Amino acid sequence: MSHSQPHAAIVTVSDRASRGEYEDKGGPGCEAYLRDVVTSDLTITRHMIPDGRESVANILRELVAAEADLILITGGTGPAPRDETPEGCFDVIEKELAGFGEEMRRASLLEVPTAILSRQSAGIAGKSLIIMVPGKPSAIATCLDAVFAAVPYCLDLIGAAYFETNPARIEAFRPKAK
Ligand SMILES: Nc1ncnc2c1ncn2[C@@H]1O[C@H](COP(=O)(O)OP(=O)(O)OP(=O)(O)O)[C@@H](O)[C@H]1O
Ligand SMILES: Nc1nc2c(c(=O)[nH]1)N[C@H]1C(S)=C(S)[C@@H](COP(=O)(O)O)O[C@H]1N2
Repeated sequence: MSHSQPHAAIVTVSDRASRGEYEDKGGPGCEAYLRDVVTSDLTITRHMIPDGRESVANILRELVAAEADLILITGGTGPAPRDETPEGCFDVIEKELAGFGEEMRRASLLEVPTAILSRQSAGIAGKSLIIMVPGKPSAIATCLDAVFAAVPYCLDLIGAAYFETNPARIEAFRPKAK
């Protein structure tokens, strides 16, 4: 993927949605969020996988190799036996950005006390920024609004594509002018 063409990949992790037992609302929710907030000409690819450490690590390796700039992965962050999204992510992540998880949980705790059950975090692999969000579709905007101002500069720092945002939604903060 060329750096002139920003690429975001969205991964839904759900046993039941991947079996077609319910309609995936997480993938479309993440896509709608990015269309609303990011004003750059963004290519978005969507992916659906069952829960599991291996399934998560495998798709992330593919997306990192394809130089997806931003990877949003939704679902499987909780404490249940099949929730292994963080384990799969950390098989691929080279540098954790723990502050993302802290801020996303803090924002979610204002809505639901069970937000503390999410082990969501974020990190860098190659030239990709990976952000985990809980599977509940309503968590997407809550979590991403809490961290997105820092996303474009993070992408600058890792050599990914230049992301611009709609300042009426999220004002990207870049400490140094590019
Ligand atoms: N991708 C999704 N699309 C729509 N709703 C979802 C999605 N992921 C989760 N949910 C909703 O949030 C609830 C809690 O999510 P959770 O990840 O705990 O699901 P789960 O019980 O582990 O099952 P599964 O992994 O098969 O989706 C689900 O029961 C479902 O109502
Ligand atoms: N904003 C928000 N965060 C949330 C929730 C929610 O409904 N809204 N659900 C919580 C619950 S009940 C769980 S178990 C964890 C993990 O969800 P996941 O396994 O679907 O990722 O996210 C938590 N974070």
